Amino acid sequence: MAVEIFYDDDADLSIIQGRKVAVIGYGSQGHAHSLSLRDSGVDVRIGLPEGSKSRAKAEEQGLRVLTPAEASAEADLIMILAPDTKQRFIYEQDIAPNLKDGDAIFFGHGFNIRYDLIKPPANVDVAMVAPKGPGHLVRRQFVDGKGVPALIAVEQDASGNAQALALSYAAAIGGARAGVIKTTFTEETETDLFGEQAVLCGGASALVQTGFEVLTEAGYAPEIAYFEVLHELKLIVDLMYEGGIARQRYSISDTAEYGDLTRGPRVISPAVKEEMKKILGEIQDGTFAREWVAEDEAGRPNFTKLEEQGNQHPIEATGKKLRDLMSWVDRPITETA
Ligand SMILES: NC(=O)C1=CN([C@@H]2O[C@H](COP(=O)(O)OP(=O)(O)OC[C@H]3O[C@@H](n4cnc5c(N)ncnc54)[C@H](OP(=O)(O)O)[C@@H]3O)[C@@H](O)[C@H]2O)C=CC1
Ligand SMILES: CC[C@](O)(C(C)=O)C(=O)O
Ligand SMILES: [Mg+2]
Ligand SMILES: [Mg+2]
Repeated sequence: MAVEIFYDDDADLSIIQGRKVAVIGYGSQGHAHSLSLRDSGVDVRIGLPEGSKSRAKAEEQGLRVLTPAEASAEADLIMILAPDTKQRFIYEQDIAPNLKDGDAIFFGHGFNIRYDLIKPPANVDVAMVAPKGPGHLVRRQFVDGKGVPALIAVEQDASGNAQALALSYAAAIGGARAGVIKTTFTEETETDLFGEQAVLCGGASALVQTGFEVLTEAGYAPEIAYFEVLHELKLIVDLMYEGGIARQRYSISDTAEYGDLTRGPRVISPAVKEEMKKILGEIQDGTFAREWVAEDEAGRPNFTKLEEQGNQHPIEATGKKLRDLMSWVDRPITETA
């Protein structure tokens, strides 16, 4: 089925400019949405618990910070940008008691609606604006006059105007400069989880670490291995981003292209594709969501152990040393762009 893609000309910015928006959370996505909404002329306040370490960052940017309950009570559109595993508690304690007829609840990812962790009442709009990129780059691209593509979805259209509202919000954070695609909560959640697990984060990180291990275990210098499998990956992916895999293949040598064509399918073998299908199945049938919610409830023992193991991987020390010598590479992530 053909998708619908919207651009700035299709969006009416005045719709979101006429709303009182509360952004709950001020992390990667929260800071990007809040600052760009404000820069687009939207009345925005931030909801964070007393004692949250994000409070100072938001206040430094001149944003008004209230508790999540106060922000929800004041606003008529509440965008929930707290961690997925915490959202149901924030919803129950702070948002639900403050919902009024005609309010809108927005999400940056469909996890809690798709897996029935949050069940909003019938008298509010329920919609999603999900940028297809990390929050710090969502903000950086907005500041640079560009935008990160975004998905919008409407789960519940109490007002009859929820799609136009979501599109207006997406335009205010720069999404409609690049393209806004209409989807469903289910499609966004399942594709987003699959992408981050199998390709963008899980797949890419494991590919890089394994390539580094194979080279260094064979006696090659870690610095050469780092440049080969991590640093240069960005340059290769930049070509894909600009012109697809065909552009990348045009720019590399024919020796590289022959290796790409004949060896790539041996690395990403049919067994890897089968494993990807299994991962997708666990997302679709809710296995992954149940596992992640239980892991969080248990205090994240496995998450913490694996994160630490990743931080200790030898590629990290090698990379730090080399990036420190390239001033333009380790661009600090700031709270503004
Ligand atoms: N990271 C990304 O780029 C993307 C994220 N998303 C989605 O956006 C949402 C937010 O993710 P992300 O930006 O990564 O989150 P982060 O972990 O970066 O930030 C979470 C924010 O929520 C705050 N927070 C924690 N607990 C509460 C609470 N009880 N009440 C209010 N605020 C709270 C945190 O404050 P404190 O400093 O106190 O911990 C922090 O400011 C998720 O749904 C995610 O799936 C979607 C697309 C991309
Ligand atoms: C790729 C990871 C992501 O889905 C994102 C930045 O889009 C996330 O959840 O952070
Ligand atoms: Mg994503
Ligand atoms: Mg995600």
